[in-house]
Amino acid sequence: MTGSACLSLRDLVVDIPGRADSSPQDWNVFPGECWAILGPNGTGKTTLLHTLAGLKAPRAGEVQLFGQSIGQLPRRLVARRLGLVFQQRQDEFPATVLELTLMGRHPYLSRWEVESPRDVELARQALARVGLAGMEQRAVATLSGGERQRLAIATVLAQDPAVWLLDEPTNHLDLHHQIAVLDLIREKQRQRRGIVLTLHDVNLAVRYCSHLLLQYPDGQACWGPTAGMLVPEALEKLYNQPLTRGEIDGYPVFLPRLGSGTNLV
Ligand SMILES: Nc1ncnc2c1ncn2[C@@H]1O[C@H](COP(=O)(O)OP(=O)(O)OP(=O)(O)O)[C@@H](O)[C@H]1O
Repeated sequence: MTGSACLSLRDLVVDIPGRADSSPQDWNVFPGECWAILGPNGTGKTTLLHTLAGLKAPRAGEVQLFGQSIGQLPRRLVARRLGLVFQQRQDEFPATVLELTLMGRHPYLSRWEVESPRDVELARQALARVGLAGMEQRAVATLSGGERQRLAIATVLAQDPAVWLLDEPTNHLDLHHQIAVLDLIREKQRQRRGIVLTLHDVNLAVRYCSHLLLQYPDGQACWGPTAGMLVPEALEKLYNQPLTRGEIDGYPVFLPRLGSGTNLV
């Protein structure tokens, strides 16, 4: 890989309350790459994303945004370069869909500046891109779960950062909208954005992501280009689930092996 990394982990140890230190992570996201963090519930995928965003301090090591420690960068600069789609949203305050999308433009405004017609145009374009055109004046609180998820993505589209961090971006979405959102993420890859996301669907990760990080419950992790990470035994160990491997459209496909047990522990 040539050029500079947009996001780097330098011997990063994520701080998960009550857990022993996990193994340090040291990897780079280059422009045009999409990394999927895969792992079972509770292994720390969201916590890792929050740490990458500079919202949670690591136990050790550091996160760098374009070669600079994220903790030392002004938050406004971070807000221009880093876009977040997270699960827990602070969007319960009364706002319209357009007003919330316009928040994606706020890192570019000075303290007392109001949004320009160009900002409004960008917000409207972003809403149209995720299929929310015509809903600009709706109160956010009236949206369905899937509409709210697409609104969060529209806000980052309007922001147009170099690095995107997305926690389960397909959550709440029907199959058509899952693919539409992942196609949009692929489009952003082609535009040389760097992307890190969490996904529970390994088969979608295989199709859409250039790199995979397998986060194991014991704190160990391994990572690399997707093709090299698709070792069935490694995925079975990751999910504690026997798998069957097939191939569709030239892509490997992993499905749970039937009759392999379904207890909840
Ligand atoms: N504030 C907190 N206090 C105590 N434990 C916490 C706190 N925040 C997270 N945890 C725990 O840290 C662990 C990692 O949580 P995290 O949300 O990062 O997991 P995850 O891999 O994203 O899970 P999921 O796939 O279920 O979304 C979980 O066991 C969670 O209960």
